[in-house]
Amino acid sequence: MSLKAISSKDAAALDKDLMDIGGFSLDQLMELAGLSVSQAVYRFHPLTKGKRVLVVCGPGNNGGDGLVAARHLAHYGYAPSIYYPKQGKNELYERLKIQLQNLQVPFVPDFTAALQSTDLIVDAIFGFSFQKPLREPFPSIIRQLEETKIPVLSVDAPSSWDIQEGPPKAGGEEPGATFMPAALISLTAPKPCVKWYKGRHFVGGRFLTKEIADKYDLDLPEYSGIDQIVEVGVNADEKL
Ligand SMILES: NC(=O)C1=CN([C@@H]2O[C@H](COP(=O)(O)OP(=O)(O)OC[C@H]3O[C@@H](n4cnc5c(N)ncnc54)[C@H](OP(=O)(O)O)[C@@H]3O)[C@@H](O)[C@H]2O)[C@H](O)CC1
Ligand SMILES: [K+]
Repeated sequence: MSLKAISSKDAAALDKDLMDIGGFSLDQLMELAGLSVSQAVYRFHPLTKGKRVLVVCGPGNNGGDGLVAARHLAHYGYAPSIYYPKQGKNELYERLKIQLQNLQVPFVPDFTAALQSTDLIVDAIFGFSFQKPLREPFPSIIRQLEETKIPVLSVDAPSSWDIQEGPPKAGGEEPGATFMPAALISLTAPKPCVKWYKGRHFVGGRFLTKEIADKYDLDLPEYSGIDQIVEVGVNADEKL
């Protein structure tokens, strides 16, 4: 299945539409996005493959999706831990942190050490608002994600990839040129950088109406039953 991609500019406008005219709050959208992420983890990495999931969260809403996903994963029986080196200021993130602390989900201080004791990594560092170049403290984190043999599932986009133009150029100074997560979940619709992506690809964010999908010329994925995710092919249309 090949779905049309949405540019970073349109993805931000669509989110605004969902809140301004669609009647959604950010909490709701993030909850549904994070729920989709947790289902993609369950599909890609069932509990039998190992319970330990290190969720790496960035300072924006991509990181918020990771915090929500970690809560659902804890309820499913996984053992999530969170690495959150630059924490978002919004009170929404504070509430998500309290929810995780109440479930005894640990916030770990050392990324390199945490990589030694996990079965899966969720990359919830940056989504559609990422703007290169990478700033501290993220370059070393991205280098370690590039080098690790542990499977990575990226949320909305592989962090460090330009949303429109894909991975940084090989041989350049920017880390991330060889970062290729084993799985990707695109939220609402694939972003243009999916063109460079090779791996298992899921789409989630089951809240789009036909009206909004038409406005942004998007395909509505065919979700089955109560699923919040659909597994799709690896490439989006190259119309952008
Ligand atoms: N409709 C949906 O599907 C929904 C998707 N959601 C998720 O939200 C993200 C987009 O979230 P947003 O908060 O707009 O932005 P990001 O999380 O992508 O990133 C912003 C933060 O990252 C920092 N940043 C950006 N570039 C860099 C860089 N080069 N180096 C270091 N840090 C960077 C940025 O920092 P500033 O200092 O620039 O402010 C921000 O802190 C989307 O992708 C989905 O995952 C929502 O959950 C709602 C529904
Ligand atoms: K990401």
